[in-house]
Amino acid sequence: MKAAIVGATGYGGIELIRLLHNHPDIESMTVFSSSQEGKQMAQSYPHVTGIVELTLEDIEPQNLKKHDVVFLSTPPGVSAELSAALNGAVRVIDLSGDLRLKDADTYCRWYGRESAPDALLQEAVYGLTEWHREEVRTAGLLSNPGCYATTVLTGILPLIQEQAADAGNLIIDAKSGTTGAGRSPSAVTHFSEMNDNLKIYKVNEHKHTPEIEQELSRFSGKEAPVTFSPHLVPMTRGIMATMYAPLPPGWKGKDLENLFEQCYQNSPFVRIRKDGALPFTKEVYGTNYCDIGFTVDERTGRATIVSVTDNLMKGASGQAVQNMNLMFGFPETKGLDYIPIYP
Ligand SMILES: NC(=O)C1=CN([C@@H]2O[C@H](COP(=O)(O)OP(=O)(O)OC[C@H]3O[C@@H](n4cnc5c(N)ncnc54)[C@H](OP(=O)(O)O)[C@@H]3O)[C@@H](O)[C@H]2O)C=CC1
Ligand SMILES: CC(=O)N[C@@H](CCC(=O)OP(=O)(O)O)C(=O)O
Repeated sequence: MKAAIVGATGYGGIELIRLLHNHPDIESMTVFSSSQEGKQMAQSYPHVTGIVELTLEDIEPQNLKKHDVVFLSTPPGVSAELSAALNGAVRVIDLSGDLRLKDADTYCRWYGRESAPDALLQEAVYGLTEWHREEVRTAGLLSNPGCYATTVLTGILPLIQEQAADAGNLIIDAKSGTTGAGRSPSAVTHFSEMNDNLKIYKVNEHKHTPEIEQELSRFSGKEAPVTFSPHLVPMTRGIMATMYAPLPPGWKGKDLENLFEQCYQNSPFVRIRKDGALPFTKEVYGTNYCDIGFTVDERTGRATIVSVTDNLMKGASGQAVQNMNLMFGFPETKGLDYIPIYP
């Protein structure tokens, strides 16, 4: 299979190269850039020297269409434009937020820009793999979920689907490593601002809020306004989402464990901790796993649910390859079967 990666010089792009290089069914990759055409990938990323010999090409839709699959690891706005130019001619997996929200007005409000054409928004399949497998298999245009949204939804949807937690009454506290903000340095993420620091940002204003709410509504059948507080932590990769939810009377930790085990029994990338153990970000580092644990406070009747991912893997490129596997009829885990880097 021939794969094209647009935005190959970004963090999502270089992670796709790492994964596709090791994927048995990828016979070739072509990499595209809007600013570094003609350069070798190893000039941008010396760690791939001697392993990946790829020259960056100018972005040209006619060239992109010659591939079996095109990954768009490009900023919002760019993805919408390229998806429109490619749609129908080649299968597209978009890592940006451009096609995640079904409602164009909601996109405009949260992203502060015009949305993609409504027909594209309706056509795009939301690729939270474990919850949309059948639609993913036949998708022509796949919208890969956001990193926070993936981590939160994987951790809470079993309770929402079971109506054991109220989708209208969730509090979500999440922390992300700085690669979540992409490769371009900024005053927010550069070392002296971020080292020795813990930052809370975009409280109640983060663009993953409507994405989370859309999916909670889809699985609960009701409005689901959430309180979402994202934080930046001084680490490279990883997201931890901690969620607080009142449970039905009498529910204990074992009930959650049984529910989650059953829900994800056929989901190789979701691992459930037992007996109140909680996961850490390092336990999924460099892999496509989402690890989930919980405790129930019988005194308050509330559950604390903890979900961790690697933002560049299950939160972005890993899940994109997982979706590609389903779209092209490969086993879901193909090319993603890594043990986390530990310690
Ligand atoms: N980082 C993360 O954890 C996650 C990121 N995402 C999303 O994935 C996408 C890529 O993110 P990430 O790799 O982190 O971001 P980066 O900023 O690291 O990379 C984005 C890439 O987009 C390319 N680009 C910029 N402007 C244009 C343009 N006008 N036309 C075409 N390409 C352009 C750039 O490459 P060049 O200049 O070479 O063209 C750049 O390398 C974004 O939409 C992001 O929101 C989603 C989930 C998680
Ligand atoms: C740490 C950090 O800055 N994270 C990014 C989210 C990254 C991401 O996945 O967002 P999209 O794919 O929706 O662009 C942020 O908070 O804006």
